[in-house]
Amino acid sequence: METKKLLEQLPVKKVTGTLPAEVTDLTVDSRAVQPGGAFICISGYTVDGHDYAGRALEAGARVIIAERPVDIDPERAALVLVDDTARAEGLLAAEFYGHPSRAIRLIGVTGTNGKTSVTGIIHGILRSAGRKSAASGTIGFDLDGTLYESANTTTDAITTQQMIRQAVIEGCDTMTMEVSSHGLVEGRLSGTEFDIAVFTNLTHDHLDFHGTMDHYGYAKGLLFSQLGQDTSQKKAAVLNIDDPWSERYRQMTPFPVYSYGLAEGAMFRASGINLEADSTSFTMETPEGQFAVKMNLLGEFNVHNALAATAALHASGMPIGEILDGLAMLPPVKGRMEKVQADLPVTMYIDYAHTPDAIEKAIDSVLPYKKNKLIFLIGTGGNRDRSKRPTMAEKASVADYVVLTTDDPRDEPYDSITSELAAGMKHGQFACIGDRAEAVRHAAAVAEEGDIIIFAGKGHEDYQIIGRTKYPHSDAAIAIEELERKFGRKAGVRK
Ligand SMILES: CC(=O)N[C@H]1[C@@H](OP(=O)(O)OP(=O)(O)OC[C@H]2O[C@@H](n3ccc(=O)[nH]c3=O)[C@H](O)[C@@H]2O)O[C@H](CO)[C@@H](O)[C@@H]1O[C@H](C)C(=O)N[C@@H](C)C(=O)N[C@H](CCC(=O)O)C(=O)O
Ligand SMILES: Nc1ncnc2c1ncn2[C@@H]1O[C@H](COP(=O)(O)OP(=O)(O)OP(=O)(O)O)[C@@H](O)[C@H]1O
Repeated sequence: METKKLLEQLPVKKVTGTLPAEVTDLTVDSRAVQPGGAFICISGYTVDGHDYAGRALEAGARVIIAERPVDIDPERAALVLVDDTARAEGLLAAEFYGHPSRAIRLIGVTGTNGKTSVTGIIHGILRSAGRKSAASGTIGFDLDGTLYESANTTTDAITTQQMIRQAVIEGCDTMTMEVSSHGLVEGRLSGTEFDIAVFTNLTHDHLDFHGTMDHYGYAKGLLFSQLGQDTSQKKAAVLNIDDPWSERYRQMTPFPVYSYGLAEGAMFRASGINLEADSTSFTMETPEGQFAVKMNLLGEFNVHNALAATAALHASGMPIGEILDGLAMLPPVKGRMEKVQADLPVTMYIDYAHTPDAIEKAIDSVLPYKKNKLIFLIGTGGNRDRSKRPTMAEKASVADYVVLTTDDPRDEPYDSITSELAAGMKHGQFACIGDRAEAVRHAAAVAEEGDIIIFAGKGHEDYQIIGRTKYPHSDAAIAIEELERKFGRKAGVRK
């Protein structure tokens, strides 16, 4: 692409050396530089990209974009100085890839819990209606049914633009994207134009990064201000009426608000919720009338997620009848209150709860039909927000028996994680077992006929990160093996 046109996106402070007429590629990683490409220096949390400018030059970069002078030969590459390279990355990537977000309906989903679920529900309903759809987030990049791995929930700006462009090329009319607060604050979405912004909820998480709930809430709000002010465009905000932060987000955008929730006045409102072990049913009030809904998604929190997805799809022009037909057929979202399909006398669910609110919601979803003991296993990640640990255990205390363990311990000792969790326990019926495989085995071993076990924290993930290494791990497989041994019969796994 023409270098001059590319750089018109930025307030450039200074250029040293001669700019090439064209740049062939754009990257923030010196190890991925293509000959004739541009390298953007990002100062990260672990290293500073400015220190890699020399390597980028050796690899063939002809333009270096930086916040401060770096030691490169001006005969070999031009140095372009800007104020903020992280912001520049998004703007340059959008231009380089031809502003793909203008060519597709882009739905952004933000909030502490429910992003993956709402994204998956929207994507699943669109696909079941025969529409081409893409989705990105914690589970990866799903390009109309083909899944690609990705490093972050919200990927870096260049990858984001590449994914949206691929979705456009594939002929998708909609892409739904999980938008993390980290992604918003780090500028991974600058240059990305959303049509519909969805908010799920805001509760305690990531305070190691954001410091206070106010900063965290403000970060999520960036998605709504990023809808812009051009009201000639058809855009919308989808807000959870049951969460007080929605009122602030309403004030951040001039676009129409589609509200949803359980409270009176919601445009999409659920009532008469009935939670069962395999399904959930409720009545949905909508602008097109009342509908009886029965879905395979479990728990009251998934009623909220289904309302959010319905409101977003309706805002995009889809008739409600068609949305609800798709919702009725959807399988559970992977690893979100997903029932383990095994013929055993213990009911088991795999869930991704790793925040206090999600733990409370996961437990609430089984209480209406719990007859015997509820065993709840939770872990938490090492080297991440420690302040939430005692509150997580406090919420877990509603269960009859709790197993405290680790998710991805990373470099943190097992004991430090489990003892900080244990500090919040409200009763003595619990065990601390840092090794997750052993903890899962223990939860299964203490279960009796008719009990329910929720294995929380790993969800869809099929690995555990211990130190810097990823080890294969499956809560379901370990638990089934232990229960088969205990009850002396094969599980007859149904899927
Ligand atoms: C703390 C944080 O946000 N880190 C993100 C950040 O990494 P970093 O700052 O450590 O990057 P770095 O390694 O210091 O590198 C700095 C620069 O030098 C460059 N470099 C580095 C080495 C080299 O040889 N050459 C080179 O050019 C790198 O390409 C980079 O441009 O930038 C990377 C690229 O965008 C992200 O992948 C990375 O996310 C890490 C993996 C992470 O764990 N992030 C979490 C906190 C996060 O963002 N989570 C949210 C989800 C939250 C939720 O659950 O809701 C997410 O969106 O994933
Ligand atoms: N609307 C909701 N309200 C509260 N809890 C929820 C909601 N939706 C899901 N959860 C709980 O949070 C867990 C994670 O759900 P999900 O992956 O959809 O959220 P997320 O926002 O994508 O989380 P993460 O960013 O950590 O991936 C679920 O397993 C469930 O326990």
